[in-house]
Amino acid sequence: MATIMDGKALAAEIDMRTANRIQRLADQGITPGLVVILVGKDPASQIYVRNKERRAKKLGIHSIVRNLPETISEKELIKIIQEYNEDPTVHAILVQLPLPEQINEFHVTMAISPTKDVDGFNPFNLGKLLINKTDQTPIACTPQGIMSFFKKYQINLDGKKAVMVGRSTIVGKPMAALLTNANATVTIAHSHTHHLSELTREADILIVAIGVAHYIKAEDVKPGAVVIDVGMDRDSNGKLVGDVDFESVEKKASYITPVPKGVGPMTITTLISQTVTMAEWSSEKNG
Ligand SMILES: Nc1nc2c(c(=O)[nH]1)N[C@@H](CN(C=O)c1ccc(C(=O)N[C@@H](CCC(=O)O)C(=O)O)cc1)CN2
Ligand SMILES: [Mg+2]
Repeated sequence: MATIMDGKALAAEIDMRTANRIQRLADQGITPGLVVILVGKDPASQIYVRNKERRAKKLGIHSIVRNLPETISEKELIKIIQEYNEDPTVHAILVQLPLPEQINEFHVTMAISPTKDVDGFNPFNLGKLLINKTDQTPIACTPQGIMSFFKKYQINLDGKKAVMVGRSTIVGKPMAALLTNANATVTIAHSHTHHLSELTREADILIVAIGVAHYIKAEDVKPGAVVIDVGMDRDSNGKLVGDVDFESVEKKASYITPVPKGVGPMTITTLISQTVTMAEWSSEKNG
């Protein structure tokens, strides 16, 4: 049976360290500031944003949630982002995804100042990650949270075969870059990949973010593999499940993340800790 990598417990551990760092900043008169912008009323996004706000406030971060109407134009949204870019009390800006159709996600990520881009989705920060120049570079929170699992459970990536199923900007692409920078041999697979299970069966490290409930079964997994499930799907009973068939894969893998309480809580913890890191960078620059 695999060791279950407990995202809730690891998140709590990291939050404690983050609280100490916030205290140290408070001693210098600095409060980290985070703005989360939510456009529209997508129910799942509302829950994630509420959870981010709750965790940020609990730890003593100055947290602003900006709720904007579904019908807002791209131009208006970008103007609001630019105001926060100029606001010295704000260290981190996040625009919750997905966005309504009239708004181009690329234009929005370009509008966030790279120094305040806590999601790491701005092409400047993504580019730095790609060339492994990550000094003072915010990195996408879900992939970075996954790297924290590898560190906590002492999973060595050097020379390992890693397969990333999914090529999104939020998860797949930055995750592949992080794995490459850690000297893993990385394959990115996606919806056009032929014979996917031939690839996944070779993987020492298998990360799955395709958004199909229970897509990866035991027969798709190498014995002893480390399996990370980024999926957040609903099964036929409406229950939250992952992209991995946990029950069967747990018997074959060496490590596995559950859904819920796996990758999800780590995304928010990483967001909070990266907000604090960005406030630290800003204080180094100004002091
Ligand atoms: N701007 C961004 N938008 C989105 C991101 C992101 O990183 N930046 N990621 C996802 C959503 N997301 C954070 O925004 C997120 C999703 C899920 C969780 C989480 O804790 N999930 C829980 C289960 C929650 C439930 O019951 O529904 C878990 O896995 O235990 C946190 C963050 C898309 N948008
Ligand atoms: Mg999870």
